[in-house]
Formats: sequence, structure tokens, C-alpha cells
Amino acid sequence: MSQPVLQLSHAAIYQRENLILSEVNVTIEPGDFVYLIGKTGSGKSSFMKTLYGDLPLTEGKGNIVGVDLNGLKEKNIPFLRRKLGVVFQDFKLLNDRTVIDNLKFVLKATGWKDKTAMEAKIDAVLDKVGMKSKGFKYPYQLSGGEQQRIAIARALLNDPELILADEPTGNLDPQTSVEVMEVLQEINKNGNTILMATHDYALLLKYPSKTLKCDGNKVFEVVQKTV
Ligand SMILES: Nc1ncnc2c1ncn2[C@@H]1O[C@H](COP(=O)(O)OP(=O)(O)OP(=O)(O)O)[C@@H](O)[C@H]1O
Repeated sequence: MSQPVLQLSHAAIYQRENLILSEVNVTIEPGDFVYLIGKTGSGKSSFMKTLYGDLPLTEGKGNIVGVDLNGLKEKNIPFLRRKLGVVFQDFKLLNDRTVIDNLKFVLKATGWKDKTAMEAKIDAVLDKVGMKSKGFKYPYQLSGGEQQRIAIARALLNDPELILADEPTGNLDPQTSVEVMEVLQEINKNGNTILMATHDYALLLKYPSKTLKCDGNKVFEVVQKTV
């Protein structure tokens, strides 16, 4: 049996002294595609931030990609982030350099040295998101959907055990959202585990999958009606 990529038990999530979510019990297995839904302010981002070490886990137990979230030290956060791929609503690409240089920047920052290996990896991740021909563009020369595909490529660079996507389609129109979702579905089919926070119910209906809901300070699994 393989280990879950995420296991939270009796976890509580705080923003400073404010309790946002309590009694959180969540398990994600390798290969899963899991949605995290809930109204604005229900705690989706706080949940995600706890998982990538931006908020400390002070109550309950948490293990993600083999890293213990309890007492996670500042100096171990880069190690955790290397094992995760994080995708944000606002892409967070560096506008002063090309797509290839954005990706190279991350590889160098995570210890890659071999130029040929870096080029091959960049080529491979751009291919996965259908953006091989756009490597020489600057982010501002790309559409929102294309920028998000580059952000997904960036998340794939270090072969993450889990991809955390926080409202990845939040800034995109419905058609572009579907295109980005197709990319996420494809990489999930190829074996990547994905947790995606969203409030886009149209996507949930179109691509049904295991769904967790934040509501009333709790997280629980909801069963989707497939029509
Ligand atoms: N930095 C912060 N300091 C204090 N409270 C915060 C902070 N960030 C968020 N909160 C509070 O935590 C609660 C949960 O917010 P969070 O951003 O996790 O919700 P969300 O479900 O992601 O909402 P949205 O869909 O709008 O992003 C809200 O009540 C919010 O006001």
C-alpha cells in the first residue's frame, strides 16, 4: 500500500488567533483529483496555506508528501515546497523574463546545475501544457489562460508528489477555464495528484471528482450529483 500524499487528523486551522477550520480530517491518496469548494471566506485559501507551510499547523496532526506539518521549521519550508507544485489564481510569473527564463529560475533556485538537463526538463513541462512554442515569449505577451498553463508547467518542474492549485481558473473566462482544466485533467491522468480549490461549480459538474467542502468551520466530503 502506498502512503497517502496528505493526511490531516483533528487539525485546526487558524489565521492568527481566529479559528477558521476545526476537526479537519482529510486524506488524499496518490493519483487523486480532489476539489476543495466553499463560499468566499470559508477557509479554502487558509487550508491551502497550511498545506504549503504558509500558516503553521498548531493543532492536530498533519503530514503532506512525507513531511510532518507539526512544528515545521522555517528552514524546512523550501524542502516542502520542492515536493509540492503550487499554482495560484494570479499566476505569479516574473514579467521581466521570458517563459523559459521563468522556468530556469525555478530550476536553479531548487538546485539544478546541468544546463542540458534543465533545457530538457523545461521542454518536457512546456510540452505537457501545450506551450512548447511559447518559451521565448514574455508573460505579458501571453493570454491569461496561457500564463496559467506556464504556471502549471512551473509547478511540474520538480516532479511534485502533490499539486496544490488555489483557484487556478479564478481569473479566467469560462472557455479558458475549461482549457486550463483540460490541462489539469491530462496531467492527473498521467499520474499527478491534484488538490484544487475552486468556486467554479460549472467545472465541478463538467469534471466530477472527489469534493471537499469548507462550511461552518468544518471540512467534509460532499457527494456530487452527476446529471
Ligand atoms: N491574513 C489574514 N489575517 C487574518 N485573517 C485572515 C487572513 N486571511 C484570511 N483571513 C480570514 O480567514 C477567513 C478565511 O479566509 P480564506 O481566504 O481562507 O477563505 P477562502 O475560502 O479562501 O475565500 P476566497 O474564496 O474569498 O479566497 C476569512 O474570515 C478571512 O477574513
